[in-house]
Amino acid sequence: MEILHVSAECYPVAKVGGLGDVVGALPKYQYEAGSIAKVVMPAYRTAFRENGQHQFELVHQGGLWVGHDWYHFNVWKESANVLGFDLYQVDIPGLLDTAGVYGYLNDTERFLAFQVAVLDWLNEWQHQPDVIHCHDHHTSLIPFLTQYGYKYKRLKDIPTVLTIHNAQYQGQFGWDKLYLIPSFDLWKSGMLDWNGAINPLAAAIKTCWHFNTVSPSYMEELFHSANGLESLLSAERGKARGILNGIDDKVWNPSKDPMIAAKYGIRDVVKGKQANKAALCETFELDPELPLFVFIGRLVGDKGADLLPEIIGRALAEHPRKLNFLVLGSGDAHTEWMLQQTRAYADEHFNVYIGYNEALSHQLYAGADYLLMPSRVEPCGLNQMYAMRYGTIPIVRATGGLIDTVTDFGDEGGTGIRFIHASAGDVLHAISRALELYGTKTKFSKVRKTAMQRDHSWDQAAQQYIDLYTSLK
Ligand SMILES: Nc1ncnc2c1ncn2[C@@H]1O[C@H](COP(=O)(O)OP(=O)(O)O[C@H]2O[C@H](CO)[C@@H](O)[C@H](O)[C@H]2O)[C@@H](O)[C@H]1O
Repeated sequence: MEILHVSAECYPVAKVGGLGDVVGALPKYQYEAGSIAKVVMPAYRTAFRENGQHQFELVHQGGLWVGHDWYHFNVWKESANVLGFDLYQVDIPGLLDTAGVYGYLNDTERFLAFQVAVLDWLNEWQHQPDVIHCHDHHTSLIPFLTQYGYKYKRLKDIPTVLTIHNAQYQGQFGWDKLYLIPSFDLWKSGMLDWNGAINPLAAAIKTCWHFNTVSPSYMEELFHSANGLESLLSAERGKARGILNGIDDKVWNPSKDPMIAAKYGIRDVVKGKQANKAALCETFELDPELPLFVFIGRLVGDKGADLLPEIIGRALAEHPRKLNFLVLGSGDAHTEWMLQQTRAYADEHFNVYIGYNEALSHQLYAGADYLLMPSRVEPCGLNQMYAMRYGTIPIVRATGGLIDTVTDFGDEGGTGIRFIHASAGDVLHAISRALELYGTKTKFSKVRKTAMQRDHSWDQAAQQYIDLYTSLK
């Protein structure tokens, strides 16, 4: 079976969040399971492309219109298969040759052009893939265009699958930009529309052959709360399912991780984590004798990051000299500023690193005792699974994929701490429970070891995707 994944991110080529992790791992496991998995993504100017360590061969050249502007494009293939699957990159000078992934004023044009280039290239393949697997709204016009685009009739019979990594982001733009989309059967314009705008995510939900979310609980949640798409999702539920993400245990493995200060496994977890905590606390001027609580992620409302300054301030007041906090993330400017202000008065017990730092995230998973996830929305969440693998106990709000992956230590076999509301009060209560647990060494050690033993590998999910593709044939 040949699968073409189309995505805006793919680790380690370009990663902003969990989408990159998934698209960097799933194809690798599909390849290992005997399928031909390919990824096509934009050729941003990230280190992977620019550091001179990878060879690329030109496989296709073309040109496309974005409105009234003509762009030349190239499709490059990474020659050595270093990622464990075939990687293709679409280079469109003037649009996709950016240092970053998102956040440009012309993101609508950039990702539209990317999708058109992918389809033009695919249109010329002599054979066809068995499935086109689109990820999130940046690639969501593909199912519509293969169905109704005049130019892409040849691709009409290829099954399209959409994975919704986060339905909060839908990529809407106004009908005044209709002229950017390649010609299609105008009777089908309604397929693009949601609430008076062109909504790529909604268009894909309507026109793809099948879609899935990244956890079963999030799928259920979306029928009631999907940033405006609830009724559409309910109407289309017949072609929906939830498939829980896995984690790439080749990248996320504390006994082999080159990015952490001391490697360890379940047998020497106490010693290993102590060494990692000591290194981290030295760098961030924290007390290594105290339990360390960390947060890693985008500093946005969906992740509950705006609650952190209050949580940290109140926890340090309620439990003086009893705990440390360390935050790694970037995002909302006000939250960044508030965290820096909090640092000013709690400098011995709290530190913050504003920015994106892949190696540091590994060091936090390895050196922390607890990981905080007060998410308002969490379609799957990978952090809690990485944390468990590294023996860090997750403290999570019971929502979306966090429900499917973390059970409370109060229940038999529990691996974490769960709370109900995304409020500072609930998190503070969870922190008090965490401190109590930390004080009972045998119980703490049991929960930690149970968490480390949880199997979150991709094998099962990779098979579920293959079953899904097969059912579409
Ligand atoms: N400042 C920083 N420095 C270094 N690393 C950082 C970082 N900020 C975040 N990361 C890393 O980015 C990833 C974030 O994963 P999440 O699952 O939280 O993803 P996100 O919400 O982006 O993705 C969406 O897609 C994923 C995948 O399907 C879903 O799990 C999730 O619920 C959904 O919202 C983790 O690998 C984390 O370590």
